[in-house]
Amino acid sequence: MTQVASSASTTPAVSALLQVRGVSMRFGGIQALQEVSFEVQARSICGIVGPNGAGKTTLFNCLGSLYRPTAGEIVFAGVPIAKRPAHRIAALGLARTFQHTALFPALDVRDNVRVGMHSVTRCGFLTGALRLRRGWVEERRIAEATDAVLEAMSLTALAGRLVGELPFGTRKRVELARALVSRPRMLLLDEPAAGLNHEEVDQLRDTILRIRDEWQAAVLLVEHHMNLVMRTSDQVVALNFGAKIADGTPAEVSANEAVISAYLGGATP
Ligand SMILES: Nc1ncnc2c1ncn2[C@@H]1O[C@H](COP(=O)(O)OP(=O)(O)OP(=O)(O)O)[C@@H](O)[C@H]1O
Repeated sequence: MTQVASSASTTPAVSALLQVRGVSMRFGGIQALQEVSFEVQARSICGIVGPNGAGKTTLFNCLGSLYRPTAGEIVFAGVPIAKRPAHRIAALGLARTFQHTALFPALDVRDNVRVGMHSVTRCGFLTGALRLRRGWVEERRIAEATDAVLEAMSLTALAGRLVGELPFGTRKRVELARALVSRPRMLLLDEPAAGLNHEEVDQLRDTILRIRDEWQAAVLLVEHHMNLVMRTSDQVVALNFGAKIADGTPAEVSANEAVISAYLGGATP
């Protein structure tokens, strides 16, 4: 199995942003994940790949706190998160998108993006309603953050448009903007290329690279679009039958015999 190179012995050890340690998940008689371990560094892009049924979505849902692993631990920014509710994980700086967009079609683009600030805002309803100074300052902070992310995602001109009227590819961009507006330290993307055309996939690649380089966030993407994963990721983790079979650079993982065999259908559990 190919491993990501470890840092030189003279370099002080810096904990990875995300540490997945021996995570297993069982559904009745099905072992969907078997002791999966890997790490993702801050400001890096990690792709999770594997054939159908490999356990990618199950892993994603464990990271996003939709599932509680039957064994193992997930540590984000030094904090064990496997047993935390989703909103407390978002507050730590771990944001996610959904395979099928979960936007509000009857709200405009700006309001959909503003919703993404709820995990990091400090003012309650009363502060806003009474127009207290703290509420006003907070409102301005939200407006500035929203404007910045709309600009970065080339959505400023569409800010007032109802989301339900927009084409699918643009709605996906709105969803990314909503996940980014709170400036997360890591963004989990569930099949972001699903349903996009060739040109939109290229735009998505640029956006993911900018999320790392300009927004200084790590990205973990579960994706069937192998070309996108291999051209975008710093690190690729491959799963098959719920177990990790490779972990390394895109070049290392695409040359890995277990990975080639899994995609050709020759691997056994
Ligand atoms: N809620 C569930 N209940 C029972 N079995 C499940 C459940 N979710 C996933 N599984 C099983 O766990 C295994 C892993 O499925 P998972 O959806 O995580 O794989 P995947 O790699 O995302 O597949 P795909 O690429 O087809 O989406 C499969 O055998 C699947 O049938």
